[in-house]
Amino acid sequence: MKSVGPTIMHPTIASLSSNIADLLLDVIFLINAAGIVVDVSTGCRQLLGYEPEQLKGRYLFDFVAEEDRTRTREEAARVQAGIERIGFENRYRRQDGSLVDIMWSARRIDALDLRIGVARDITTRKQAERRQATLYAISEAAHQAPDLPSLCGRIHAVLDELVGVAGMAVVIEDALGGSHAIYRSAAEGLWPTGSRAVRWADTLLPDGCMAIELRGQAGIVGGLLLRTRSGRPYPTLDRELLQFTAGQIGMALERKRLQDELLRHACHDELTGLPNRYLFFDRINTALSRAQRSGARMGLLYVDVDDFKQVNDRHGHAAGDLVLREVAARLARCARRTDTVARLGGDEFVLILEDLGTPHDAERITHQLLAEMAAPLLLDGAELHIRTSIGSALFPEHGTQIEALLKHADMNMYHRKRERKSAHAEETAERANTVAAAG
Ligand SMILES: Nc1nc2c(ncn2[C@@H]2O[C@H](COP(=O)(O)OP(=O)(O)OP(=O)(O)O)[C@@H](O)[C@H]2O)c(=O)[nH]1
Repeated sequence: MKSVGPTIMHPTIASLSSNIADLLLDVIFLINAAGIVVDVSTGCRQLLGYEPEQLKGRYLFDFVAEEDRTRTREEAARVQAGIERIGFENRYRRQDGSLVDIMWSARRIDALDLRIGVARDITTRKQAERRQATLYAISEAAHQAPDLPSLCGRIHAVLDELVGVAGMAVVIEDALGGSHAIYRSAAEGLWPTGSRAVRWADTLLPDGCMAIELRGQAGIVGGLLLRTRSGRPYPTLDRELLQFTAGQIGMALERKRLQDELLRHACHDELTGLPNRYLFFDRINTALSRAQRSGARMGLLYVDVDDFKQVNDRHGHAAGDLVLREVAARLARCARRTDTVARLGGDEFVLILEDLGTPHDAERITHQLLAEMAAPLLLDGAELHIRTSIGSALFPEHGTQIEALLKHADMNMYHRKRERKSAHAEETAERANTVAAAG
């Protein structure tokens, strides 16, 4: 057979491999058994920000993100042992300090005792996945956190996982234009105690810190102040990610703040700020269960202002309110941090005293309270003397259930009040007799 024309020599892919390697969006690495880069295609400029010459002769592990190093070493050992792998994902630190997400296909070339790895930049996809996961984690946290500070703690953990947050402060603005930190963790230099300056600008912060304004539906909620783990500023992608999540954080904080306020109103007495009847029963339930479990002694004091009606009648309701607030403050001052002081209603207060050492402790505290109450109160420049009657009950001596303890303390208070009043009446009558006799 005759030939139709000159024979054309088609190139093979192998013969063009160096051209192809440099055109690929993926980057090809040749790594020896010790983990040193033997060669790399020019796409490494785009991927890691380094020239091939800067990478050759270096340990590739040195560029792996700290948190991913252990599993990357394990993966490399598997490939070195001859197990081919497609789809291993890890992160590398670029020359500018930012992180790049990479997906690898890798195998060992036995004849050369080298590993060949093809690296694909999957940062965009991973970033979208992270956004999604972060939004989910924040909404989970908002759902589960019992109050505002614990929500902030959970948000700190989520952001730390996302971009590395060593220190964090959350500052909330109030209606009067002031602001205060509701959360601070390793936050030295981020937010000075008592600061009122509300300017969410990085320029006010030390190096390697970031300020983000938090917005809710009603406008600015406050600010988030972060300190990086690396000590360097956050790279652009991380800053974008944080700005993106700030919207959801602002909304979550706004909602939780509202919930906290509603709960506080529902559980506290508006006049004195003390726990109300509802919260008192909740607390005594818990305290009683604790005492039953541990066998500790618990005391209950029932406090009632004597002739309080007369204060209202003689000095007006506002003066009566002032007296109730003062009684509440004095009771709270005498109580330990672990005790509960509550207002049951009107001029009736109760104290739950946990972990009493001896049965006499309740009486000792009663005398302290009576002494505190005996100090005159200034009302429109004049001294007003208020008297209180206090009854007590002990767990387990006077009852093991709430109703029995309350009843005992109430009866005890009532007897003491009656005794005091009749002693006072006798005293007054005696004085009147003495005056009459002298006349
Ligand atoms: N100012 C003020 N008065 C209140 C408040 N709640 C209840 N009171 C009044 O508190 C008074 C309670 O009086 P009582 O406890 O019945 O009687 P008392 O005068 O203290 O007499 P004794 O308890 O027997 O010593 C009533 O006059 C109520 O109207 C309040 O929030 N503010």
